[in-house]
Amino acid sequence: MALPKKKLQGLVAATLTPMTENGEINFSVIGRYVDYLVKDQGVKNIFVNGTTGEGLSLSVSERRQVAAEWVAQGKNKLDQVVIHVGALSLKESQELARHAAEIGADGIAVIAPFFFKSQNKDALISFLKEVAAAAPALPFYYYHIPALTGVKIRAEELLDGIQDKIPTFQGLKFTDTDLLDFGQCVDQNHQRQFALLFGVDEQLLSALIMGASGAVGSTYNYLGKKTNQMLEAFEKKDFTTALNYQFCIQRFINYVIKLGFGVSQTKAIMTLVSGIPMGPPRLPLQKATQEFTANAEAKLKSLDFLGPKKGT
Ligand SMILES: CC(=O)N[C@H](C=O)[C@@H](O)[C@H](O)[C@H](O)CO
Ligand SMILES: CC(=O)C(=O)O
Repeated sequence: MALPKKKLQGLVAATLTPMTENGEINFSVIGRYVDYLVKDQGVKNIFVNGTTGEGLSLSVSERRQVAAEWVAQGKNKLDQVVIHVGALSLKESQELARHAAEIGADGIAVIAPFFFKSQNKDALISFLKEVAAAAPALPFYYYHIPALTGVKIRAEELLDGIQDKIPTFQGLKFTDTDLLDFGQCVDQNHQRQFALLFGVDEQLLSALIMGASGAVGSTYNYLGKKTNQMLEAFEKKDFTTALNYQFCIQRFINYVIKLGFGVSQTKAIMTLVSGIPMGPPRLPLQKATQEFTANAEAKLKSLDFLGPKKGT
């Protein structure tokens, strides 16, 4: 059985994987990155090797090294480090799950395999169960991201009875705009035993109203502080203030989405805001253009999102 660790809640930053200009992983800045998240953004949980971390573009050996470095650097600083261990190969996914347990991670998450796709809930659960079983002491999260995996099995359907099959199941990371599906996950979770983490940053307030227990996202790397202010206003039931924060965050995200927004652009923005070099993404992604970065910077300034810059 998974240890009944403190439930994962609040903001979880989906970390970027810093790279050097020639495409190798830049382990040397991860310590600084941890400090930046904790001190400048007030974010104490991370989700490593997911979409934002280009986990599926890294080799298994790189994924192990990246995970180990985040756990080591986050020791006594971060609350929880969740490692995404999803892969197309069950064997690789199990190897990564075992490794996450060995290094002392706080949880593992898995996406649905997206080349050969599970045709129904039972098939998908069979796969997830085998991965979870490789790390029987670690909380297990299902990472629902249908737009990228193409696996459209509804989360509320998957959740129904899942703990009978996967005893370590602890929750979901829900990256979809279907608030009916998300709401029905919350509705099923009466005893609040699962962490239901929302993954569409620009719509987080709506998910909080529905009962989200926290959020995992790429923008919490650099908008963590702003988003935490929204969470505080929500906690105090000051919905007008919370909505103002959400609109402000939306203005930025809406602007960059129109320019073309993804992991490459997130790397450029994070480099700009934190002063920590994130480097280029790995192919097939391509580096953000200078024009994008200049426009994003102007927008951040006009929204007053650029705090005092750290020395590089
Ligand atoms: C598809 C994707 O990467 N989604 C991220 C997390 O799941 C989000 O954090 C988005 O990057 C964010 O909501 C901006 O659209
Ligand atoms: C956003 C997110 O959770 C991920 O990068 O996987």
